[in-house]
Formats: sequence, C-alpha cells, structure tokens
Amino acid sequence: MPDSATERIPVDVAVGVLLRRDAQGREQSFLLTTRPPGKVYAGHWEFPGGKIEAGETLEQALRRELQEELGITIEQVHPWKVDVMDYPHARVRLHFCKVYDWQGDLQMLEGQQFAWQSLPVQVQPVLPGTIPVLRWLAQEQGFEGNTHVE
Ligand SMILES: Nc1nc2c([nH]c(=O)n2[C@@H]2O[C@H](COP(=O)(O)OP(=O)(O)OP(=O)(O)O)[C@@H](O)[C@H]2O)c(=O)[nH]1
Repeated sequence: MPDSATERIPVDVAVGVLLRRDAQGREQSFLLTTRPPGKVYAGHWEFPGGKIEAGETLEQALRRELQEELGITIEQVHPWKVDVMDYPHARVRLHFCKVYDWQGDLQMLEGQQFAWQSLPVQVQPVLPGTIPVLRWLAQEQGFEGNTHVE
C-alpha cells in the first residue's frame, strides 16, 4: 500500500473529559491540560488522554493514561462522543469519555499545566481537536457565544 494511504489509517485515542458538578448535579467545570514539552502541539490545551494500545479497551486505555499523566484512578467511564481529526502528522479517532469520579489528587506527571475551565474557555491556544468538544458542551449547557478565546 502506498505510504500516503497507510498514514491516514486513524489512530484510536482515549480522551477524558473530567467534570466537576455542583450540588444539583449540573456540570460546572472541566479539566484541560497542556500538551507536554517535546510532543506535537506542545503547550496547546487539550483534554487528557492518549493512544489506545494493542489489546486494550477504551476504558483500560483511559484508566492507564490518566494514571500515567495525572496520577489519579478514575471510576466510571461514560463514553460520550467520537470524532475523527485529520492533522498533518496523523489522522486520529478521538473517543471522548466523561468522568465524574476519581481517587487521588491531580499531579502533573508529564510536566503539563492544568486548568479547571468553564465556557468560555480562557486558556489558549486550544488544540484544534478540543474545539468540537467545547461546542458539544455548549450545546448541552445551552451556552451561546464563543466557546474559547482565540
Ligand atoms: N490527549 C488528547 N489528544 C488529542 C486531543 N485532541 C486531539 O486532536 N488529540 C490528538 O490525539 C493524539 C493523541 O496522542 P498523544 O500524543 O496525546 O498520545 P500518547 O500520550 O499515547 O502519545 P505518545 O505515546 O505517542 O507520546 C495526538 O495526535 C493529539 O494531537 C485531546 O483532547 N486530548
């Protein structure tokens, strides 16, 4: 197969949308982290996660990634949305999962920064793959206007 064709086979990525809820159970803020130094799009804000490895389920991959990156043990995983993004460096299929509960304090084990955000997101720049997620959250919350600062 030509290289151009093999390059475009999507890589599956498990992504966690960690949410804090208010006393009424409404989703209040979500966790964004920066891509660590040395990675593609270093410094861009995204939802934590990473590639699903051979033999792993989505849930196993997310649990492993969030343990490695944030030092937390997540509880229930709620698969939410799937989106394919085409980057110059890769084509990725992003499996976004909501997570409401976890054990342990957040630690930035890969030198990332973190921010609890609500709409409109104030940190920048956000990763292109993050923007559709902000729109879905806006739809669910009935939020109108720009989802992030450009
Ligand atoms: N973690 C994460 N990755 C995302 C998001 N949106 C998005 O387009 N991506 C893309 O999905 C891919 C995830 O790969 P990664 O580099 O974070 O995964 P990883 O930790 O397993 O990487 P590595 O083991 O290759 O270093 C990247 O190409 C990244 O640009 C997002 O919200 N979170």
